[in-house]
Parts: sequence; structure tokens; C-alpha cells
Amino acid sequence: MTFKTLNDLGDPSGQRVLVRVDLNVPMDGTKVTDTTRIERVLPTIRELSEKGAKVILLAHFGRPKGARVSEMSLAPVAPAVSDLLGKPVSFADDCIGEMAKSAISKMQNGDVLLLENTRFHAGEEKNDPDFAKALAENGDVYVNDAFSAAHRAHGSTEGIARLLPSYAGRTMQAELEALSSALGTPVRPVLAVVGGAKVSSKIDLLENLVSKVDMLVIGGGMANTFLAAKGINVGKSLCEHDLADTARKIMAAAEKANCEIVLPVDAVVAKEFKAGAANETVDLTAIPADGMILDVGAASIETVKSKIDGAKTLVWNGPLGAFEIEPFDTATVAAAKHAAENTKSGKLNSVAGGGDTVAALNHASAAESFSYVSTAGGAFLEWLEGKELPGVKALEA
Ligand SMILES: Nc1ncnc2c1ncn2[C@@H]1O[C@H](COP(=O)(O)OP(=O)(O)O)[C@@H](O)[C@H]1O
Ligand SMILES: O=C(OP(=O)(O)O)[C@H](O)COP(=O)(O)O
Repeated sequence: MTFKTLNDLGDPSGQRVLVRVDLNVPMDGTKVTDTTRIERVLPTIRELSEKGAKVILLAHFGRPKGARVSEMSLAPVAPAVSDLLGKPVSFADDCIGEMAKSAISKMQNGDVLLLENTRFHAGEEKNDPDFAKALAENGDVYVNDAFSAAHRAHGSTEGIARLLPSYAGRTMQAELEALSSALGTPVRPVLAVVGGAKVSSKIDLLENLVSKVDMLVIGGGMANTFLAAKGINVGKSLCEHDLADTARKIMAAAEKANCEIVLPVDAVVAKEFKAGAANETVDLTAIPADGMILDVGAASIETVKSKIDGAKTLVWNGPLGAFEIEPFDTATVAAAKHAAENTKSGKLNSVAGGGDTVAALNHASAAESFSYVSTAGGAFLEWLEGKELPGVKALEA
């Protein structure tokens, strides 16, 4: 790695240090339900604060697409960061402009301030140079500690690094080192498990992934697009029908690469997306037109477990079902526990990542037993494919 780290920063006392962190944490209303991403960035925040820097946190939340969406405000996350950090974290209602400037002007050395969601400005995702400039005006130095957002070439992850002296934070450094050490030369057979809900932003990655792994289990919302591409009626399930051709291309690429694609063979369906909703396990030919697939079924769970047994290395991003709502956590919990057992008995090297995947592993009490748990989902998959991550590359420039 050729970027500078906090070791190269010198004395940051009195400097305004803009620290990009990933606070895109699972929430239930205004309550943070999994604090892993916050915990992982504490070492960087603490180190800078203890050295007397003015620590200004930049982060995104959700996908507000350039609009000020109140449900995607970072305001409720500031107290969660403060609780874990053990010192006050103030909050400013905007990440650029007068609001940010005024809050920063009030900071004392060692203070920590969180700025509002960078994605409330369209310039963030467009990586607009003027937006990056507006961000950079508020700092003397830039530190990127958001490995899990490093696959995005955005204003706060890429553009800004070109404008200020830039350094990798402790977590950015640790993630890259841990992933290289865990997966630098993976022992075969390698099994990838990909699920979750971010279908359009992750499906393209699968075409490359099938050339790197021996087996690919597809579950969660991601599986529905593949099932639909195979002509299965998925009712009202989360499904991106316009990506059917992409799914077929991936299945053809897998066949060519000798990678076995494993799709669900049965599904747990419900008519409502809520806890305790009436549900049934059905064969894939029997999905009701008004039903939603919210988990893979019992037969599919057994298949996933047998694939885990057949693997020496597991890479996992994306839950197999809507695990936040019982009983649709069944498959994810069963697979997580099984992988944890195989890891504990020394049969499996298991690496999992992603904001919700980490929450799911914690929910299954399995995270501790995995070989490595990354905060990153999409970034982890892109890293695995050997892609250059713009957020990391900008630090190296
Ligand atoms: N069948 C499904 N239908 C709808 N949502 C699902 C389904 N399976 C999984 N999910 C949802 O996927 C989300 C996690 O996806 P994603 O963001 O891609 O994972 P990660 O954050 O780990 O990268 C969870 O909120 C979960 O409820
Ligand atoms: O949660 C994230 O990624 P992940 O769901 O792949 O783990 C990151 O914060 C990136 O978010 P994005 O996929 O909206 O750019």
C-alpha cells in the first residue's frame, strides 16, 4: 500500500481534520440497531481528538439522491457516536456552506463534529469538483476511514482527496491489511454467498466474481431477479425484472468458468413485510401472485449448509432473507451459525462483510467466530475482484 497513514500526519493539534467515515448504519427509526461501523472508526476519531485535532466527520446515509430527505438525516447518529466515543459529538445541519462553517468556527482542539449527510447534495454522487472544493474549504487535512464506501468515486471519498493532504485512517488501513491476509491466496474450493437488497448496484459484480470462485450461492432479494430470469413467477417480491438479461449473462459466464450457481429451491412467502406476518414455505412454482419472497425455504437452507461444508473459503455479502423481521431471519441465522461452526472447527476460512450482513451475523451470534468480518459489502466484493477502489486510489495519488 502506497498511501500515507496517520503515522505520516505529524502533529494535527489545532488542525481541522475532515474524516470520511461510513455511518450508513442499520437503523430502526432513530435508533442505531448495529453499531459495528461506528465502533470500527472510533480508533481514528479518538487518536485525532486526543492529539488535539478538530475532528470533523463526513458521512453519507442511505440514498437520498441529492435531496434533503429527513428520514436520511445523520442527526440521530451523532448521539450514538458520542455514546460509544465517550465524549460529546456536535452536529451541523449541512456539510458545506455557512452552517458547516459556523459550527466549525466554534470548535476547540479535540472537539468532534458530525456534518449532515453528504448525499443531500447532488454534487456528492456526481463527484462535482465544486462540491468537493466546498467540502475541502472546511479542512486543513483529509483522512479517509470509510473503506466500505471506497468503491464510490464521490466528492467526499475521491474528489476531496485531490484537494487536501490526504491520509488513510486506521480502519481503512486495517481492512485492507486484514482482507489481504485472509484472502490473498484463498484455499479452494471458494464459496461466495451473495444476497441482500442492493440488486442493481451489485449484480454487475457477479459476472467477474464467478471467474474467481468455485460456487456462488445467490439468496435474498438478489435471487429473485435470477429466478425471474429463469421464468419463475416471483409475485410481488423485490425483483429487478429489467436486469433479467444481466442475470442470464451471469449464469452463462458461470457455466463457462465452471462456477456452480446455487439458487433457492423453495421460498418463505408472506403478503406483508412485517414481524409475525402470516407466511408459508412454498415450492418455487407456487409463489402466490400477491406474495413476497422474504426468505429462502428449509430445503434451500440445507443446500446452503452442504455448500458451506464443501468449501474451504467462504466470502459472504448480503443476508439470505429479510433478517430484521422474524421469522424471515431463519435462513441467514442458520447459514451464519453453520459457517461459524465450520470456522471454529478449523475447516473453513470465513470472511463476511456489509453493513447489514454484519448486523445479521451479530443477530445470529456468529460474527465472533468468523475468520474476519469487514464493514464493507460492495467495496469488499469489488476489492475481491481485484478492482481499483476510487477512494483508495485517490489516497495513493
Ligand atoms: N427476499 C428479500 N426481500 C426483501 N429484502 C431482502 C430480502 N432478502 C434480504 N433483504 C434485505 O437486504 C438488506 C441487506 O442488503 P444489502 O444492503 O445489499 O446488504 P449489506 O448491507 O450487508 O451489503 C436487508 O435489509 C434485508 O432485509
Ligand atoms: O452500506 C454500504 O455498502 P454495503 O451495503 O455494500 O455494505 C456503504 O455505506 C455504501 O453505500 P451505497 O451502496 O449506498 O453507496
